[in-house]
Amino acid sequence: MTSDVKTITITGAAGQIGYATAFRAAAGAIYGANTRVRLNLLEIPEAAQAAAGVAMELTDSAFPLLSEVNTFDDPNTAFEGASVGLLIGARPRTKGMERADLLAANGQIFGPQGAAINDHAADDIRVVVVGNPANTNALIAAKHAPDVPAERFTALMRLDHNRGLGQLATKTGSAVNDIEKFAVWGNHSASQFPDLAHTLIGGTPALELVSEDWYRETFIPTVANRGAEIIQIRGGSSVASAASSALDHMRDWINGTGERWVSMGVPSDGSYGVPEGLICGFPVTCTNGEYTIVPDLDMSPFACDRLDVSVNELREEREAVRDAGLIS
Ligand SMILES: NC(=O)C1=CN([C@@H]2O[C@H](COP(=O)(O)OP(=O)(O)OC[C@H]3O[C@@H](n4cnc5c(N)ncnc54)[C@H](O)[C@@H]3O)[C@@H](O)[C@H]2O)C=CC1
Ligand SMILES: O=C([O-])CC(=O)C(=O)O
Repeated sequence: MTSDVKTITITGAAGQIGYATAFRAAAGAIYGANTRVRLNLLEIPEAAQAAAGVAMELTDSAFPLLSEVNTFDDPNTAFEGASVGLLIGARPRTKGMERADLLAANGQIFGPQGAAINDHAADDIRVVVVGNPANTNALIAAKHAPDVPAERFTALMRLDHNRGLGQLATKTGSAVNDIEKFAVWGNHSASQFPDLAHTLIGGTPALELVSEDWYRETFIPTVANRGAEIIQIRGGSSVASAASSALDHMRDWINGTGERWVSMGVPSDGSYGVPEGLICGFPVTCTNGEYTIVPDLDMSPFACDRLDVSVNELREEREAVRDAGLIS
C-alpha cells in the first residue's frame, strides 16, 4: 500500500453515470489495489442532498481503499488537490434545444470547472470528460486551464471503442482480448469512424474474417449509433457501460497499456491532418502516465473521408463555442 492518498473528483456524482462510477472508483478501479483514494463528489446545489446520500452509501460500503468521501457544490473546493477529474455532470439536451444551445449551456459548466482545475488541482491532474458533447466540453475546460498542460484534458471515446470490440467479438465468435489494433477516430457522435483496417483477431486481419460490406454497412453504423439504440431499447442512455469505460480510460492512462491500442479523445498534435488542438479520437498507447498517438498508419481514401467528416463536425463545434464567446 502506498502512503499517498489520491484525490478523485467526480462531477455529476448524484447522476446515473456518476453513481455507477463512484463505487468502482472507491473499490480501486483506477489506481489499483495498493492506492487509497479520496472521493470528492461535485453536484449542483439542487442535487446536493442526493450527493450526500451517495456519500453515505459509499461510507456504508466500507471500501478498504476509500480514505474519505466529501461532497461539494463549488468546483473550486471539489477540485482541491485532485489527481483525477471525471467530468460527468452536464446539461442534457432537452426538447427543442439545438446543438448550439447545448454547447452554450455546457460551456457555462466546463469553463468554470476548467478554471477550478487550473487553480486547485494537483500537478498530476488528469481529466476525462464524459458529459456531452464530450470532445468540445473537454476543449472548453482545457482553454480555461492555461497553467495545466493541454494534453491532460481528454474526452471519452473508450465507450465507442469498447462497443466496437463487443460487436466484433460477437460477430467473429472471438474473445475481446484476442482483438488488437482497433481504433475509433473523430468525435464522440454518430460521425465517429470505428476503423477495422489495422485490426487483428488472434493475429489474423479482421477484414479477412468479416466482409467489407458488413464492416461498412453494419459494423460502422451499429457502433456509431449504439448510444441512440440503447436509449431506444433500454429507455435511457448508457450508464454502467459509460462508467466502466470512463474507468478503463483513466486506469489505462495512468497504469499503461503496453503495446495494446485504446481509443482516447486527445488534443490533436496535427497527426493525420487533424487540426492542432481539436480534441479528437485517435488510437493511442499509454506508458508512464502519458499517451502517444499511434504514428504512421496507412489511411485509405475511405478512412480519410470518414475522418474528415468527423473532424469537420469537431471544427464546427469549436466555431460554435468560439462564436458564443466560450473560448477565444
Ligand atoms: N461520452 C460518452 O461516452 C457518454 C456520455 N454521456 C453523457 O454523460 C452525461 C451524464 O449522463 P447521466 O449520468 O446519465 O446524466 P444524469 O442526468 O443522470 O446526471 C447528470 C448529473 O450531472 C449533474 N450536474 C449538472 N450540472 C452540473 C455541474 N455544473 N456540476 C456538477 N454536476 C452537475 C446533475 O445534477 C445530474 O445529477 C450526459 O451529458 C450524457 O449525455 C452518456 C453516455 C456516454
Ligand atoms: O447518446 C447519448 O445521449 C449518450 C452517449 O453519448 C452514448 O451513449 O454514447
